[in-house]
Amino acid sequence: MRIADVKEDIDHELVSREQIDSKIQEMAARVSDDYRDKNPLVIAVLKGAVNTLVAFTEALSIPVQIDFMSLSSYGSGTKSSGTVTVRQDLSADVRGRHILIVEDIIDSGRTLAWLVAELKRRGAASVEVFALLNKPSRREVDVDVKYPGYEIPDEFVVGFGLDYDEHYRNLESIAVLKPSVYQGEQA
Ligand SMILES: O=P(O)(O)OC[C@H]1O[C@H](OP(=O)(O)OP(=O)(O)O)[C@H](O)[C@@H]1O
Ligand code: HPA
Ligand SMILES: [Mg+2]
Repeated sequence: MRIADVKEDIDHELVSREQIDSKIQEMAARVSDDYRDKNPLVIAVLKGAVNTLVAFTEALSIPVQIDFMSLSSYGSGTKSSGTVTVRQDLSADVRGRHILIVEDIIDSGRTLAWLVAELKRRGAASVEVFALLNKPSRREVDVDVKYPGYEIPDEFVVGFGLDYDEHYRNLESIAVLKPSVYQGEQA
C-alpha cells in the first residue's frame, strides 16, 4: 500500500522506501562482518519488526537463525502503557547464543530494556540491537543500540510494520499520521 492509498490519514512521508532499503543494506553489511562465524540468533520483536526483519535478513551475507517474540505495550493508543506484555514467546533456547534483536522503533525504550534484560537473564552470551527508527526525545529508559537506523522527531509514525491500532502496517514507507486520526483517544 502506498501513501496515496490512505492520503486522507497521512500528514507527510518521513522515511522513503529508498531510505529504508539503503539503511537496512548498510546495517546488514556491518552485522555480516561483525557476526561471521558466530552463528547468531536474530530475534524480531513482533508485530512491528516483521517488515524490517525480512528485508534485513535477506540483505545479510552470512547464515543466521531467526526467532520471534511478540511483545506489546501500545495496544490501541499512541502512548506506551508502561507495561510490556508477552503475547508469544521464543521457541529457541538462547543460552550461550549471540543474539541480535531487530526492532522497528525505539520510543520510550521500555520494550527493548525489558527484552535485553530478559535475554541476559535467560543466559544469552551477548545481546545487541538493530533498530530501524529511534525517537531519542521520548526516551524514558536508557538502552544501548549498536546498529542504529534513522533518528526521527517526536511524532507518531506508521508504515513498514508500524501501526496505529493495528492499521497501516502494510504501508510501504514510513509516514506521520494526522493527529486527527487519533485525537480523542484515552490518555
Ligand atoms: O520504546 P517503546 O516505547 O517500548 O516502543 C517501541 C515498541 O512499541 C511498538 O510495539 P507495540 O507495543 O505497538 O506492539 P506491535 O509491534 O505489535 O505494534 C514497537 O513495535 C516497538 O516494539
Ligand atoms: O511512533 C510510533 N508508531 C507506531 N508504533 C510505535 N511504538 C512506539 N512508537 C511508535
Ligand atoms: Mg504497535
